[in-house]
Amino acid sequence: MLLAIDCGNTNTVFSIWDGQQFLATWRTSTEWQRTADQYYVWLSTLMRFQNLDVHIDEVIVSSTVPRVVFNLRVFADRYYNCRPLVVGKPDCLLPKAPRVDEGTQVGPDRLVNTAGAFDRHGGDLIVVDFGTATTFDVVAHDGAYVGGVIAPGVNLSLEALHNAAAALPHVDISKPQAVVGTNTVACMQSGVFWGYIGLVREICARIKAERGVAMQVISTGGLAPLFQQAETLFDAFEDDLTMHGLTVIHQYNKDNA
Ligand SMILES: Nc1ncnc2c1ncn2[C@@H]1O[C@H](COP(=O)(O)OP(=O)(O)O)[C@@H](O)[C@H]1O
Ligand SMILES: CC(C)(COP(=O)(O)O)[C@@H](O)C(=O)NCCC(=O)O
Ligand SMILES: [K+]
Repeated sequence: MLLAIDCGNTNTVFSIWDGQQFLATWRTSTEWQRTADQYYVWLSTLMRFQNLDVHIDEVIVSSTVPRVVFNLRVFADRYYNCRPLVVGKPDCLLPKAPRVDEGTQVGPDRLVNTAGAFDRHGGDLIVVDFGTATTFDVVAHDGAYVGGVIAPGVNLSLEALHNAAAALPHVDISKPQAVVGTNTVACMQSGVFWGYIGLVREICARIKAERGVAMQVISTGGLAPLFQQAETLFDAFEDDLTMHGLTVIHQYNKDNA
């Protein structure tokens, strides 16, 4: 059975894939200091709690934080007796090579989103991922990642306001009742929420104009539904897009080994 690990700058998600479906998904915060043994204690406890008695013999990892990969390799080797496939490393094949400037290290999460979204929808696509950063991944007709856009994440923007201005509190994002806020929190939420609606709409429109083709826009990441409910920005929202992409890349490597 396959253990798929998607490590972002904020959270790391573990999913178990039986070849047909995900049996379970768990999330933990990303900490590069966490050791192989700590991962195992955490994961095996959760598996036992869910009465999941499965034999993991394959591991695939996508990590936007290079430092965590070492301990995840040790984790896979020590507890599942396997060498993990690490997206972005030379021995991990991609269904389609990215077409970007030479020497560019595309974020593995973006390569994985590209593979997952193309498998489900075909091209051309824009994948919007609301993570620590908000990324726009442009997927061409043939499934290649051909570039994109990186914008500050929603929570990062709110944190930046709080960190830089003495009178601005820590605020969680939500859809404000009105655009004109009548208190500090409402003003901040409005700036980030409506600012983001504008950012997403403008960037998608400009990408479509620049590419000159019809494109579907797919969103993923925890905060995507919040934006989906306000305005029609996306053709689809897919919670499990990155995990799906990991299973696609894993299968591709098996088929082409
Ligand atoms: N359902 C949610 N509701 C509110 N905030 C969320 C939700 N899911 C994630 N977040 C927040 O969104 C930000 C990005 O999270 P995540 O998508 O896990 O990022 P990454 O993949 O970069 O680690 C974090 O600040 C996280 O706390
Ligand atoms: C842009 C990112 C920081 C997004 O990471 P995330 O929000 O998922 O943690 C990550 O994809 C990354 O480190 N990219 C490298 C540069 C690039 O993709 O061009
Ligand atoms: K992202």
